[in-house]
Amino acid sequence: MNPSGTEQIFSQYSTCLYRPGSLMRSLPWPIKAAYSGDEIVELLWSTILKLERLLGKFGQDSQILEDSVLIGCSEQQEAWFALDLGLNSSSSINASLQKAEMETALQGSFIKLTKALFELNVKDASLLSTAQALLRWHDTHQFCSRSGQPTKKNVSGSKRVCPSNNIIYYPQVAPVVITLVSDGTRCLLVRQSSFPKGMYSALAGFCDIGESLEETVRREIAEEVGLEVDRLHYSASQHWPFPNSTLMIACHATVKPGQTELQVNLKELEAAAWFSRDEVATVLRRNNLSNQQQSGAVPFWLPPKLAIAHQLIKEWVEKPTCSPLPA
Ligand SMILES: NC(=O)C1=CN([C@@H]2O[C@H](COP(=O)(O)OP(=O)(O)OC[C@H]3O[C@@H](n4cnc5c(N)ncnc54)[C@H](OP(=O)(O)O)[C@@H]3O)[C@@H](O)[C@H]2O)C=CC1
Ligand SMILES: [Mg+2]
Repeated sequence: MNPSGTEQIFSQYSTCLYRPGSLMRSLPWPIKAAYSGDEIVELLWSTILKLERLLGKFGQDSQILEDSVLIGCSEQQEAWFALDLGLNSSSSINASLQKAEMETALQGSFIKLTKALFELNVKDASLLSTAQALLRWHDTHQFCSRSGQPTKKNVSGSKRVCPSNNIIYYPQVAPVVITLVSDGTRCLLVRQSSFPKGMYSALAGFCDIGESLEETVRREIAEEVGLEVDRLHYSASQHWPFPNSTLMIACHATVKPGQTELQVNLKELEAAAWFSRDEVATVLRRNNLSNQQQSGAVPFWLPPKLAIAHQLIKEWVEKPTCSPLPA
């Protein structure tokens, strides 16, 4: 704990968020965040000068600041940048930045990006999500796929250009639909083997080339649980940085009450089941309690508040009578 009684935490991906200029504060991250007693987490920003000093202390050339990407700006129009310090990559030129020593220097500790993301407020989580997706895209698009030559990042990081043929590469986003299926009184929750233990969520799937969102919803639901969609309507969307940059498009869908028998595709899902509104409402309420997983009292749990799946499920519990449009 630091003198103000606040424990500082960082994500394991060791990105720094900062903004240039005399008034800037910078944020070592994925993240340096403050974790207070009442479980509110906020990002801490420090200046680029502090960041340069820190890099110097760890034997790094401040030249790596040029790898920074623009992720947004404040209401006062101060630019915010993110930088990957390369703490996790053994092949990285920055690998000599030692995590433990960095934690000591920053008076904090690194935590997983997924954990940090769910503990931040919506605005900060969005910055973090943008930083992760953009930095990862740059890391994996270092070469031109036509000429094989190294590509060059522009100053803001909004694109990369091949100097030999001027081909421009822009960051990519894959569209994914996430759908909460209901039969009118119950909703369908599923789990993949990769989910954290005990967690159930809505059904998700990548859009195939040539498909509309409506077609993806119908195909994914048919493929994964063998149901035919009767009606669907759009709810909301969210950028999601894992495993790569995706745009999650959230929908509600209904199936006809008489056609609810599940044929679970066990290659894609570990389990799928119908749950009553009361059951889901109870789990949603307990989801917000601390240590609910350890209590053993909850049969399953739902994605955290910030996940769009959570919003979809909450919406269904709170607005049971919404009337979807024909698909
Ligand atoms: N924010 C949230 O609340 C939630 C987010 N999600 C996210 O939704 C995404 C999609 O869900 P998921 O059920 O896995 O999707 P799918 O049901 O489409 O299954 C994943 C499979 O789709 C294939 N695929 C097609 N296009 C792509 C692509 N662009 N990138 C990667 N794989 C592709 C791959 O198959 P193959 O291996 O055969 O090539 C992959 O294994 C996941 O990334 C997950 O992180 C999921 C649930 C909740
Ligand atoms: Mg899926």
